[in-house]
Order: sequence, then structure tokens, then C-alpha cells
Amino acid sequence: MKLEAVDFNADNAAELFVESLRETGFGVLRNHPIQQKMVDDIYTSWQAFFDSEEKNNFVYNKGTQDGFFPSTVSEVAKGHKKKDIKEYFHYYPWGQCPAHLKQQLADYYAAAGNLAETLLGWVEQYSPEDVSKLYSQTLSSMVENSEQTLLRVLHYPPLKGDEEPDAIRAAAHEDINLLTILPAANEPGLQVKGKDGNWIDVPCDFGNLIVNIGDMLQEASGGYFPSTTHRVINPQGADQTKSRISLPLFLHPNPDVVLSERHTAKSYLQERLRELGVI
Ligand SMILES: O=C(O)CCC(=O)C(=O)O
Ligand SMILES: [Fe+2]
Repeated sequence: MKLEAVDFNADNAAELFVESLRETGFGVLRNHPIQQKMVDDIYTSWQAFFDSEEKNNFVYNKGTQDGFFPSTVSEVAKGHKKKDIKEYFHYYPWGQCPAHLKQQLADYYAAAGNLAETLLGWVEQYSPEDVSKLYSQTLSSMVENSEQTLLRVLHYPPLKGDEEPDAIRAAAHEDINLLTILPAANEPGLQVKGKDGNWIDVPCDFGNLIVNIGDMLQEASGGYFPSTTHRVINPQGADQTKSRISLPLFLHPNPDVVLSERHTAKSYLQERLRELGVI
């Protein structure tokens, strides 16, 4: 399996990109409209947030899931026992956020959300007819004005050596949502599982944008678009002393959107969050 970056501005970008999503569950874009400076500035200011005690004033609300998730409550991936070695912050436009960091995230959220709607349009355009007839409405309209779309700022702290033996930064999992948009992180570690079961490094070149299918799009497309398993492995050697910051935007449909005969977006999300043990 190969994961090659698609030039966002190429004539056949949409086709190549959707082909990659279909084949691997992942697509990598270069020359895309998200400014790298915006991403870098967020990495810098949020590293400072995670390094400060201030974060403890923003502990997440259980009911609404916004705010800071300390490493002590961090997710246990479906089917795993050990907690991931990470802490993170869930930003929603309506949710809690330190005042001095809010504008920066709001700007990024809007820019990445816009791009995501374009990419959903591409997916729609290149869905074969027997797949698109399964969509209860257009994919881009599923997320239009959605208040559920989630921006997660993730901090994987340096390893101290006292981690539990099997714990890793992010254990193998699939994303719950429709589509995830992820700028290349400041350190490597993200891997995707190929059809043959081997783990493949996701190209993390500076400025790349990584997009992957989540379970909701797999559900809505009757399995045509695969929600591919991925993980973040621990650094080795000198890199163990480095933090890693990443910034996935999880596109979530409006709660009443019908995904399939079995599920609305709301019923699907509730089921998955219960399995994760965060509600
Ligand atoms: O940190 C990363 O690169 C990926 C994070 C991820 O897969 C997730 O939070 O769902
Ligand atoms: Fe993920």
C-alpha cells in the first residue's frame, strides 16, 4: 500500500484523493489552503498551555465533552486495556476555552471546516451511484452548521520511562466521525494499518494535511469507504524526551442526520462514547 501526497491544485486532485481514501481510508494533501503558520502558532501556544497548571481550570464537562481531558482520564481505545499516553483539549465554538487561545482556534476551526466541506463534496462527486443512493442527504449538508464538529488539541508528553509496558501514545483505533482532517504533527509516530495487516508510516512532511475516513462515513457508505485503523507509536531513543502535538478536526454531522437504517449520528456517537468510557 502506498500513501502519496496529492497536490490539492492538480486538475485531477479530487479523483486521486477519493481513490486514495477508497483504497486506504487515508488521503494526504499538499499545496492545500490551510496556512502552516496558523498550525505552528497553535502548536506553540498549546504546548505552553499543556505545560501550565492553568489547564486544570478547564477540566472537561462530562455531559458536553468540551474542555481539558487529563492523562488520568485519557481514552482507552476500543478493545484495549491500557490508557493512551496523552492529554488533550476538546474545542467547540460554544465550549470552554482559555480566552487568550480562543481566537486562534476559532480561525483554524473555520478554515479547516471549510476545506472539509470541499473534501466531502469531492467524496460525494466520486461516490459510485449505488453508494451515493445510500446517503440520506448530501455529505456536505450533513455537517453544515454542525455544532458537533470537534477540534482536538492533543499533547503526547515526553516519555518518562515509568509508563506501563503496553501503553502507547494512541492505541490502534478507528475514528468515530465522518472525516478527520489532521495537519502533519510536529513529530512522527502516526501509522496506518494496511490491508495486509502491516503498519505503514503516514508521511508527516511539514505542511502535509492528512485526511481519513471515520466510522460514520463507513456506515453511511455501506462500507464502500473504509474507516482504517491507525495509531501513534512511542518515540525511541533521544526522541523520547520530545513532546508531540497534533490537531485533528473531527467532522461530525448534525445529531439528527440519518447515517443508515440502524443509526442516526446521535445514536452512533452515544454508543461509541460509552464504549470508550468517557461518558
Ligand atoms: O496524533 C495523531 O497524529 C493522531 C490522533 C488520532 O488518531 C486521534 O486522536 O484520533
Ligand atoms: Fe484517530
